[in-house]
Amino acid sequence: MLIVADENIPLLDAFFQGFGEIRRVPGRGIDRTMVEHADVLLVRSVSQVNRALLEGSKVRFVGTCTIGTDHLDLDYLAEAGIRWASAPGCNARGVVDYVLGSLMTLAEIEGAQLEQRTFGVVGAGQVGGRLIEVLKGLGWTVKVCDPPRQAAEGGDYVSLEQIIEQCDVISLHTPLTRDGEQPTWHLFDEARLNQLKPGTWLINAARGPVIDNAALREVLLEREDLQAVLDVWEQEPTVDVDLADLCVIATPHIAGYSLDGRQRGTAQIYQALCAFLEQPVEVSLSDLLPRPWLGGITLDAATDPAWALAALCRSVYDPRGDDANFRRSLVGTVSEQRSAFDALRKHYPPRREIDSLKVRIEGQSATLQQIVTALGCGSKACSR
Ligand SMILES: NC(=O)c1ccc[n+]([C@@H]2O[C@H](COP(=O)([O-])OP(=O)(O)OC[C@H]3O[C@@H](n4cnc5c(N)ncnc54)[C@H](O)[C@@H]3O)[C@@H](O)[C@H]2O)c1
Ligand SMILES: O=C(O)[C@H](O)[C@H](O)COP(=O)(O)O
Repeated sequence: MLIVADENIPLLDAFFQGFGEIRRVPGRGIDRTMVEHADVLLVRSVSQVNRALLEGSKVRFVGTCTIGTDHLDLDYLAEAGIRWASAPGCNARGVVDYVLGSLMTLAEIEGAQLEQRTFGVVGAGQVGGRLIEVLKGLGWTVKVCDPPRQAAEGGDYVSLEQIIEQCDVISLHTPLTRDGEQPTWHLFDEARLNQLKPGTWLINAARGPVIDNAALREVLLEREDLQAVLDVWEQEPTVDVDLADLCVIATPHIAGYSLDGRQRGTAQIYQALCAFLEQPVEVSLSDLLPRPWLGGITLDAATDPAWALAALCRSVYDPRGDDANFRRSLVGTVSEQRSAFDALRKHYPPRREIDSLKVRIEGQSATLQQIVTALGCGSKACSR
């Protein structure tokens, strides 16, 4: 069996060498000649998987080691009888850590009290759902907009208009969709961006085109009260440098790049391939993932809770490093900037998730305990 795989998929050998030959290719530059003899194609979000790539090939299974599936032409795959799998939720915790780290940074820059703000989460799936749990666990006010979920299950949801009217912080966690009843392409267009409350913080770690980037640039130019955090960009890996300059935090699509999340994505696709081939699952991520190395933090019960919250979130992920590296990369020609975008991602340093951080509280503090529980610190069992 020939497996053609994006060279940036971690643990390829560990999970897939038992199936046959693995041929590594650059994900963004993948073309027909690279996949025509493959039985299995393993990708990440930078490869467009469609008729143009696969027609005439031997590929029978496509696995994307990512949450997002907007780079797969699912209609074509169904028509061609090619099975596919994604990795739902694999790096959701990493994105939540990114949002929390960004909130701590914004609060410091703006001198804001987070508990006094109203949070709006748009899209309450794997990422949004976990974020909502954390924010509510901290005792903060959260409003949730998810029309597909609301239609399917009912529940306590609000409209996008209510989110825009009522929320001080809006975090986007929808898939990128162009069709259907609730398409998310340019969900935040010029009109909606102009309706944002004064002082709104807008965070996008979903997909770039969920916000009309050109419109956001113009709105940010006119409204200094707004703060934008962008991890994803409409024309990735090309970035609108003027827009990045106007963002308070700008990063190169690394919100979900926790070590755990990336390796979990590979593991989930390995399991899906085993199921497709009706083979037993023999390799386990818990045998491969390194022991959590964040260690432990001891908090005194008298520690200021706001300080403790910021310290815990930042000890796991502080976006200012990625922001600084990204801004340094936005120089030279467009082609150089595109290469730098991919290089920052390819060589991304290992980052662990907050549930591998163990926190001990010396003495009794219900507030500190609430924070530690809401963040999920220490909830991950040591693997080895
Ligand atoms: N920046 C990153 O590194 C990174 C990492 C992981 C995921 N993502 C992106 O985040 C997105 C969300 O991930 P997820 O795992 O939570 O996906 P998910 O499919 O579990 O959840 C998406 C939710 O959005 C809802 N939704 C769909 N259309 C909507 C609309 N018009 N308005 C409001 N809600 C809508 C869906 O009903 C669903 O509940 C992914 O599709 C992926 O594109 C980005
Ligand atoms: O959809 C996802 O899982 C994330 O956006 C993921 O982090 C994308 O990473 P990439 O596939 O571009 O390496």
